[in-house]
Amino acid sequence: VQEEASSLALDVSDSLQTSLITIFTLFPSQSLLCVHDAVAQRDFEPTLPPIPDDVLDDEEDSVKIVSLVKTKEPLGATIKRDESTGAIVVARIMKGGAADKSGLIHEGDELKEVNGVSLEHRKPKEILPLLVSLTSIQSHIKFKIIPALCAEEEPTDKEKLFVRALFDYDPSEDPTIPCKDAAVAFKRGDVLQIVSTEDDIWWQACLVEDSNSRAGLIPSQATRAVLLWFSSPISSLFPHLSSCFSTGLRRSFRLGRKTSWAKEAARFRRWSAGVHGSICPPTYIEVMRYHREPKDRHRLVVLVGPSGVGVNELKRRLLISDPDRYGVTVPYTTREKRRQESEGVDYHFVSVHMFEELILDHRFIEYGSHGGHYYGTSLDSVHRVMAEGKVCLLDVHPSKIKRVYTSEFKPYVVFVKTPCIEELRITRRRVKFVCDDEDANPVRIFSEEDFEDMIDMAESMETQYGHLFDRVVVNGDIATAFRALRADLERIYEAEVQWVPVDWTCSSPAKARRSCSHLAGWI
Ligand SMILES: Nc1ncnc2c1ncn2[C@@H]1O[C@H](COP(=O)(O)OP(=O)(O)OP(=O)(O)O)[C@@H](O)[C@H]1O
Repeated sequence: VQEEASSLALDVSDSLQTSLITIFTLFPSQSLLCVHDAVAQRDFEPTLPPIPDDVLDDEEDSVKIVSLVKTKEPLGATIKRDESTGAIVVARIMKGGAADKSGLIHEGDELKEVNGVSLEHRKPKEILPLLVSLTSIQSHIKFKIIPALCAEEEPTDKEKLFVRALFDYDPSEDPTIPCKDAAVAFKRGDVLQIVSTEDDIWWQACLVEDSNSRAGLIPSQATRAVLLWFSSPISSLFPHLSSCFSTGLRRSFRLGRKTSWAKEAARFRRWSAGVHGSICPPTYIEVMRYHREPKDRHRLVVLVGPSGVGVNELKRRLLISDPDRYGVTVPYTTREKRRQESEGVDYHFVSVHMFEELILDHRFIEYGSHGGHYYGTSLDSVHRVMAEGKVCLLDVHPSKIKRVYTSEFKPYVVFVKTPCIEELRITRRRVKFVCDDEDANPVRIFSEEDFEDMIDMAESMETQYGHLFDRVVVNGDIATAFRALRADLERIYEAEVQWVPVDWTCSSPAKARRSCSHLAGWI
């Protein structure tokens, strides 16, 4: 059986071999195999031309080259001439058309060139035949485009999140920043637009007043708060926490995934108002543009500084320089009127009983007693100056700023700072001042101790209340300090748009009071 089977197998194989040879040597089969090989070797991926070298030579870096392989399908876009610029722009993209499916061409895109032919100074009706003629001889259409600003991505001012920095930040001195080159340096008072708070540790922001500023990393509110804590003396008691924190910084760093603007703003507001509530340290304050209407009152100008630094001197010079523009409050006192004094000009002279009534009514911004008499500055007296259409100059202790930190007064706070001790010695060498100490000579000159006290007081005021200061004027040479202050106040007086805490722009006073409440802890 075995022998028969093997001879049968040989016979079958011989006859198969013969049949196959016959089949494959036939002409149609050979052609079929040749076609198969040709098709198998062919690359059906479209070959796009290389991007020309000169493409970015004369254009801003937002130029885009879009190359589409030509098919029978129409492009599915209409074009128009932008009347203001004369540019040819994409007017409409038809749903499902080639342009739409490519996802590379959008409404509002400016068309600069098609297949190397400039579209400048051409009319739309010239461009359509040009497109047809160009694409009839080439297998692809290559557009040079300036992409339109995406309307969806350009939020309104109300949706954007702006903050004022309450501290200086220099990335070159920050050992925790993951990439110094990707960071944004800023100074206290700078306004930043926050573009991402996605990362809890490093936010992304750009400086608003610097048109060249690109978004970069800044410490988040939480990071700044923690760094403040670690730089405080108490942190040295917990060294292990410090190292945990810096490791955490690096681990969780990631460059921003974009979320919507509204989400960013909401996230920030949760930070400011809720999660960190009243213990929020001075890091950033949310601000908004305030457009002053001609009918609006002028902002209250609050001057603060250590006693003796020259707040009254600067106030006096401002009043003399423009008495129609500036006004000062008339204080209340319980002391007797002197012969040369007038009621309502030098003081409001009131009885002790009346003064105490005013205290109980919370009518004073600041009050105290001296030489057995009460003295105080009331909110009403500020109203009176503002109602005259003047800029009210108020000097109070910085701890009292919170009394006027409302949308009603919109205070502009100027800190009058001491210069270095050498400059104090030079500028105040011959200055005589009235001393409150009744045992001493009432008029005396500054001592070394006065200078040191003044500098210490200035430092502690800046540490404690610096986040409330809109401007710092160093009072070394009085003429220079006065010029700087006057120029700054003129700028504020004339500016139509100013940055103010967002709570001050709330329309309803009740809402403003509610939304300002979280500030109470850090004013
Ligand atoms: N830059 C300056 N150079 C020289 N003298 C100055 C300068 N600034 C102020 N003075 C003088 O120093 C004295 C104290 O100034 P001023 O009364 O304005 O201080 P102050 O800050 O208002 O203090 P206080 O609140 O205690 O009155 C005044 O005689 C003033 O003329």
